[in-house]
Amino acid sequence: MTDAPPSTLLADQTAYAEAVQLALDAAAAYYGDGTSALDDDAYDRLVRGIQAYEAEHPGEVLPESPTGKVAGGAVVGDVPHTVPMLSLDNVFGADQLADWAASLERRLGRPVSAWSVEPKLDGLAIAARYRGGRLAQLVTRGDGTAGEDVSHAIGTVVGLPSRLAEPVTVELRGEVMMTAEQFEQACAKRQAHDGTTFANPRSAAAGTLRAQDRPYVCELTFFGYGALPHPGDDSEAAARLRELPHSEVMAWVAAQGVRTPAVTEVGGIVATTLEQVQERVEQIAARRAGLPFGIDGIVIKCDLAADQAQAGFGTRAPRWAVAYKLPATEKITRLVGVEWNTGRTGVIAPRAVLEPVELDGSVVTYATLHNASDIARRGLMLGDHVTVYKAGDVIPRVEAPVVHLRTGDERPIPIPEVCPTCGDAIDASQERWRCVRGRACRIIASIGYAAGRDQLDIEGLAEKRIRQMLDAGMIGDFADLFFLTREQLLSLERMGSTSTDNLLAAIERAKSQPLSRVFCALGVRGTGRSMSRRIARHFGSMDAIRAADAEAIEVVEGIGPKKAPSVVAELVELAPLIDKLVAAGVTMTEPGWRPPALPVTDADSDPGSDPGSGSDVQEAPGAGGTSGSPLAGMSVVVTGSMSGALEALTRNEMNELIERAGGKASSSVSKKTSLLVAGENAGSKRAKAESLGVRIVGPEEFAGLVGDLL
Ligand SMILES: NC(=O)c1ccc[n+]([C@@H]2O[C@H](COP(=O)([O-])OP(=O)(O)OC[C@H]3O[C@@H](n4cnc5c(N)ncnc54)[C@H](O)[C@@H]3O)[C@@H](O)[C@H]2O)c1
Ligand SMILES: [Zn+2]
Repeated sequence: MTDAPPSTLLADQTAYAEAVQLALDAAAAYYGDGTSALDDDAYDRLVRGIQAYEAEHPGEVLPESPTGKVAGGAVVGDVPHTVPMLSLDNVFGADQLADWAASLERRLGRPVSAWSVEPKLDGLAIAARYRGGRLAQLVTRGDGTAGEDVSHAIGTVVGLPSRLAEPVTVELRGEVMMTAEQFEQACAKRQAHDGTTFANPRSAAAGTLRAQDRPYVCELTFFGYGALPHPGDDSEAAARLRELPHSEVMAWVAAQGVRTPAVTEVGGIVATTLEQVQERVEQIAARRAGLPFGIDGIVIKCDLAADQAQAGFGTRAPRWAVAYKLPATEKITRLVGVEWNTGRTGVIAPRAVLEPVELDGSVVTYATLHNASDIARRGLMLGDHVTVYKAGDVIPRVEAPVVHLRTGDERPIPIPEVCPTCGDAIDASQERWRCVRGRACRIIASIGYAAGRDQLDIEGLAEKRIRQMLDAGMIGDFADLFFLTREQLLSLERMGSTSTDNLLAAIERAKSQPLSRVFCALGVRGTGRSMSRRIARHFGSMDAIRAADAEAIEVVEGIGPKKAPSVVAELVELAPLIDKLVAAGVTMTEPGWRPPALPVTDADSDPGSDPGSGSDVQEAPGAGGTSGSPLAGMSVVVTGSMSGALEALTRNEMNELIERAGGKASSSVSKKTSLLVAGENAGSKRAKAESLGVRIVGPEEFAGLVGDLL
């Protein structure tokens, strides 16, 4: 995890004043009805810019500036808080967490022996006041000193029972939010009501909590994270709550029938060392994408009441707790187009084309939209600002339009009337649309894929041609291409003798493509270009691949026990096709391959894997020497546009080159990266490589390195 993220640069006093106003407006909308024009990342960048400006120009600080306040710009209510409801300070990585803990321990004069580690729920803070065990009042955080009464929401919040197990008087604090399911329901209700939806679960929760005159009711969920007796309460129960460690307070809250994160897979734990804290942080971060609700970090607190009491509070946040922020998983960007594609089973699905936006470490240009009814359900329009979600390996998806940002220029999304792949009819009887040809539809696409530049590279085989051949019954799969006769081709409409001869020559050339490309052409699920190269290099021949069982295939890096059985099963299904390719004389071996003589140790491979299995990259040791493998043992990443001798190479061809040179091609920069080839317009990968001290070369220098192999 990284250092504090970037901030908006404010050049002068005017820019500063404008930024303050923009932040105030955004926060008022954010804490109010949830209709901020900024996503959290943009807002945070703005506030950091304001902070930086103020640090340099202390004389110009505006009194209304949001910095140093609990929720600058939020609606302040008229219900005073018994104890201020503060915000949390942030850390952005293990080092900053260690610094924070060290300074806290210095303040306490002793080590902290117990840390509580909880998810940071991404909703709105709320105080739920119980009197004699009955839920009496709900109050928002407001500016931390006073909040708004939102008791009208009582009865709509799951997890906040109207009665506790014990007849106690206590204020429970926690987060009100919408689960994914509640968000779906809320969107459906609003859609039915006015044809629009909420932008995301958080803003839906904010708007819902304060809404009083909506004709429809949406459900919310509460997750508790604290319990306070009234300051004046000197009962035994109150005294006990003040003395219990935080973790035990939370157990008590749960025992009262109130929902806490304990019922989720990211429930609070107590850690005794910072290593354990960090371990839990990573666990929670890894589980984030699969959670049915949003989190934006992890909260780390002193567990012991004595530590908390001694550390006390600053004006904006407690000193005994900190938020370990996770990268934003949602951004606002624009929907510029929608593409429709037919999948291998004939399912027709739309895909959103977005104005590129950086999200959770990568630039997102496309996002899934699931199906046509999803578009209708969300009321999406072309040109809309949309919220886009992505976390971890999850495929980015469009969540919803941001309706309050509409300008009136948005247009309806064109919905296809025929299959976008084959032009035949669409079966729209179910939510998931299908081409009436079903799997057969994809034959065109899969033959096109097999003939593609990175696979068999058969030039001159346009989709229209494939369709003609299929319709004429000349081919049923791509292996049949190798048996086409000149007469057959000439019989096709608009097929002259020159193009026929060119096509036949291209097909003939395809027979000598290496195994890696032939295997890739098969289109086995989960085996794209680089995986196909790894498989080909591991086994060396199609016979060896076909003879392998799941156990033998799973050792290929990146396949693993989950994917292996389906690869084996698909290869069995493909047997007739492969036999035909063999009969046609297509190459079934990987040039230069030699059987693994010695198990090669590779820093990137799983140390636990069977040493006899030779799962590693074959580096052709011995003969051939280093001149044949100038990149032996190196993990290489390519970014930016290539130039000079490399200009014409696709990214796939660059990766092939790297691997021919004995290296391992990778798509992301990490500590394990040995070399970054950075061309023009290299962006974040270059920056990351610089910060990690990874060696960086330009395209020319790289071409020199691999010289003979080009
Ligand atoms: N998009 C916008 O326009 C906009 C405007 C204002 C603020 N914001 C966002 O809000 C953030 C600042 O907001 P903030 O001060 O409200 O809160 P915060 O997100 O910085 O953290 C404090 C809050 O975390 C919550 N929390 C969740 N789990 C908790 C737990 N286990 N223990 C204790 N507290 C827990 C509490 O509600 C607490 O008030 C900014 O980082 C920004 O991203 C966005
Ligand atoms: Zn079709």
